[in-house]
Amino acid sequence: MTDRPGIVITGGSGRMGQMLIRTVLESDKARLVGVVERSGHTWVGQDIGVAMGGAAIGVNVTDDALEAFSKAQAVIDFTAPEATLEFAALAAQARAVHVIGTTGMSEAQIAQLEPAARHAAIVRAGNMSLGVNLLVQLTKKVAAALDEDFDIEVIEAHHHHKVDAPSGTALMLGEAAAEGRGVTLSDVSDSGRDGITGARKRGDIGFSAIRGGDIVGEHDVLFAAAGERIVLRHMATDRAIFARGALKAALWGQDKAPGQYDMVDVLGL
Ligand SMILES: NC(=O)C1=CN([C@@H]2O[C@H](COP(=O)(O)OP(=O)(O)OC[C@H]3O[C@@H](n4cnc5c(N)ncnc54)[C@H](O)[C@@H]3O)[C@@H](O)[C@H]2O)C=CC1
Ligand SMILES: O=C(O)C1=N[C@H](C(=O)O)C[C@H](O)C1
Repeated sequence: MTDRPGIVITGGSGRMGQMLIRTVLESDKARLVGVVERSGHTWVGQDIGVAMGGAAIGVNVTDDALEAFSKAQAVIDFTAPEATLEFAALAAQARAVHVIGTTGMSEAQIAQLEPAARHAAIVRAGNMSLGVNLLVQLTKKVAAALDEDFDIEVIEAHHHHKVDAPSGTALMLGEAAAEGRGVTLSDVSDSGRDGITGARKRGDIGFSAIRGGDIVGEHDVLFAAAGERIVLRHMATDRAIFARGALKAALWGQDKAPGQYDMVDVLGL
């Protein structure tokens, strides 16, 4: 029993937070030892089982992240960029593996994770599902095989609550396409087209975002040339795929040296 790693979930009331809590509670490989929410949230102080509409399970939601992390071997964090930076420092202090699913982090914010990664393992990915991480590998291969006669477009669709665009997954796919082509994404990225944009520039990698209803997450990588098109597609219909990947990352990270890792490392792709 006690050799199962203890896991803390941050953002416990969120869409992913609740899915992660269920996933850890159902697992025979990990124990839920804490749930963190932001100060002032109505769930703070409540038993997480009760807050989620069920029976008490003996874990109270707290806003004291360091106290919660000090009892854990891993922290699974799907919250918001500023919160994730704070949690990275605290997880490092507690020497707990920090699994980061949070998207929308700027390059500067990502760079700020480095000091924490000197003290503990960080696994970060814009998408923790097996399917998307396979799609990333396929995108890299297809982009490497085709020349710039094929225009590359990444099209993503998500629920109407999502606050960042392009999605973290779209950026992973764009990076993979750029790597396959041997270019730097920031040099060729074209997102947020509106108005008289001019004709598409050869070699650009375009991004389009759709937001609506309860779409969990859909991603197409389109390779469009004269007379033919290739579309690589992933459709998520259940957030459990992200939670399962995150728990796998937390367990995988237990014997890893401090440093930054991603799901390609975890899944061995
Ligand atoms: N990498 C992946 O596989 C996936 C990543 N995501 C990302 O995860 C993040 C969360 O997504 P959702 O669950 O849909 O959002 P959400 O808005 O439902 O949940 C976010 C939660 O974080 C909490 N939070 C914010 N600041 C906090 C703080 N300082 N301390 C403690 N809790 C705090 C909020 O109160 C909320 O409960 C987003 O960045 C999203 O893009 C979502 C799904 C999959
Ligand atoms: O916010 C979401 O919901 C999702 N976010 C991730 C992203 O930004 O790609 C992963 C998934 O698509 C769901």
